[in-house]
Amino acid sequence: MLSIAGIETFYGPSQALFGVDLEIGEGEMVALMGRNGMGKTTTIRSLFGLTPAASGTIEFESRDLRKLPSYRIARLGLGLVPEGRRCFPNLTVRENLVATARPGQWDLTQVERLFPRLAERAQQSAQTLSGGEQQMLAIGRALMTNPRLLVLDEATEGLAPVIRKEIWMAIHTLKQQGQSTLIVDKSLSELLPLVDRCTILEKGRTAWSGLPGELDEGIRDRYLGV
Ligand SMILES: Nc1ncnc2c1ncn2[C@@H]1O[C@H](COP(=O)(O)OP(=O)(O)OP(=O)(O)O)[C@@H](O)[C@H]1O
Repeated sequence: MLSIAGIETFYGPSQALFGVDLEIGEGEMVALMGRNGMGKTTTIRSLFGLTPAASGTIEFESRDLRKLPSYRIARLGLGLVPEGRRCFPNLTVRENLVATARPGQWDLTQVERLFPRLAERAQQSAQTLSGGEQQMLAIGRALMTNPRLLVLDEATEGLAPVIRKEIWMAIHTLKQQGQSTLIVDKSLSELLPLVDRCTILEKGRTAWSGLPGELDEGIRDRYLGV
């Protein structure tokens, strides 16, 4: 479904990616891992054309994404839940959900079933939600676009344990439904049982790719520092 090969990306004169490779098959959940600053968010920004890659290839369902503007990439069916969970603060929860909706399997009923808190708070403005609820709203909004590929960047970072649990349960549901997903998250104990494959970045390069069961202590020590 998605094939990223050898991308190099710069912020002005400063090079952040030096050759990232990443593959996601239809219906797969793939983890993108690595310590802080290794290039996970930059890889996602390049995928979405937010910080375009200077070289390499990004193919999504046999289309070359590299030269496309972000809105075209989103229209091809990529849904992003960025770090920092941006919602429209002055719109209600329900208005946020329908603002970017596109027809498909995910509609208000399905999203509110996945996150019952969003149904309970449907008429509240988004800025009155807790951080965790805003994260649920950000995921719900991305699902409402009915993405072929969903990308979650640190969706559980900095949240209370009970909220994290709810979000991981929702991600389990997505997995069961065959939603193709790329996940960046630091919580290995939650992530590894869920994902089909892992790719680890080190200093802007793909350092290792494999099955979660192959991620032994040596690899963890070397690349993840845990
Ligand atoms: N806007 C920017 N301008 C310049 N350099 C940047 C910018 N954003 C990130 N970088 C640099 O690019 C490299 C990769 O950062 P990136 O945010 O992609 O890492 P990450 O793996 O997502 O880390 P984290 O887990 O901390 O979010 C780092 O060296 C970082 O300092």
